[in-house]
Amino acid sequence: MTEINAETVVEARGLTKKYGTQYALRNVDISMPLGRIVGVIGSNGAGKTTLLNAILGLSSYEGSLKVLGLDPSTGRDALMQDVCFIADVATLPKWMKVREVLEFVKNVHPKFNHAKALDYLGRTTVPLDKKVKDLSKGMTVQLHLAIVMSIDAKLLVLDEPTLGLDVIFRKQFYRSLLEEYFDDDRTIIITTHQVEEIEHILTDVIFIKNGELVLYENMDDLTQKYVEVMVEKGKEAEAEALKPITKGVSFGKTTCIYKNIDREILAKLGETRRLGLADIFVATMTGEGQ
Ligand SMILES: Nc1ncnc2c1ncn2[C@@H]1O[C@H](COP(=O)(O)OP(=O)(O)OP(=O)(O)O)[C@@H](O)[C@H]1O
Repeated sequence: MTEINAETVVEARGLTKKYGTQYALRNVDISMPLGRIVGVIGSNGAGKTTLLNAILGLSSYEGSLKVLGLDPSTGRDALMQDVCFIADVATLPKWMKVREVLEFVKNVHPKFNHAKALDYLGRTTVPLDKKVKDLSKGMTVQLHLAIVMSIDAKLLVLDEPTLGLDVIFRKQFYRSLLEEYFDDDRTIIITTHQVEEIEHILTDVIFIKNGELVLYENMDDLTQKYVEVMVEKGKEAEAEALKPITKGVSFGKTTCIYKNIDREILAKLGETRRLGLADIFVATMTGEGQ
């Protein structure tokens, strides 16, 4: 078997996927190390799932791509020993009992720790003898979590993992993922439209727009770069001169978003605040001077 590269999880160069004449991914370059939690953020149809599918060897592509040192299009079987992929909780087989689901995963996944999953479920209210279809949504998430967290994977790929679940269960899912699963030897890639719920656990973020990677940054660096200012009356011209990337009006005051401008300078224009990831995403997608 090919030696797995311990440092780089995903290495993409010129990764491109076309459907007919339309680009779903265009010339994407990525170098993703171990020990990161990376959010892939983009509007509908931006190319997030296409990127994940290429990483998982589920779709063909042009360009070069290595995942844990392997080519996912030819080395998928070897790769799947170290990669865990769960699309969403709805994919659990509804007709099986919880106990049977665990047996099933044990048989198909070599890195699944059955005892660990049983231990985890023992701390929840999920009954082992109930069928998946008879579980509440919260129990379904707990079963899902028990499976995910009992697979010793180097790369965990989650595509909208909490779709359709209420806010309490979504938060519980991400908290457990961070506190009980994540460590320096794993990387987790997550796509979701509920950006504000994952931003506190992310170490890095990727923005995709029309198949192109428009941003790949460390979260701390990113959130320091963007500042919103509620411009005091009479200082609009000064604010304009500093070239905001977007402008709006809030409570009768002009609000401007800036990138890479000294916060002390901005503080002279009015009250400043750091932006959340959702706001940075919108500013990046709609503003000038990304
Ligand atoms: N099998 C396919 N055949 C043709 N076009 C496709 C196919 N799969 C995806 N596309 C197109 O590729 C582009 C990227 O789709 P993709 O599913 O990767 O987007 P996404 O960012 O995951 O979107 P969403 O947030 O809506 O799930 C879209 O324009 C989509 O219509």
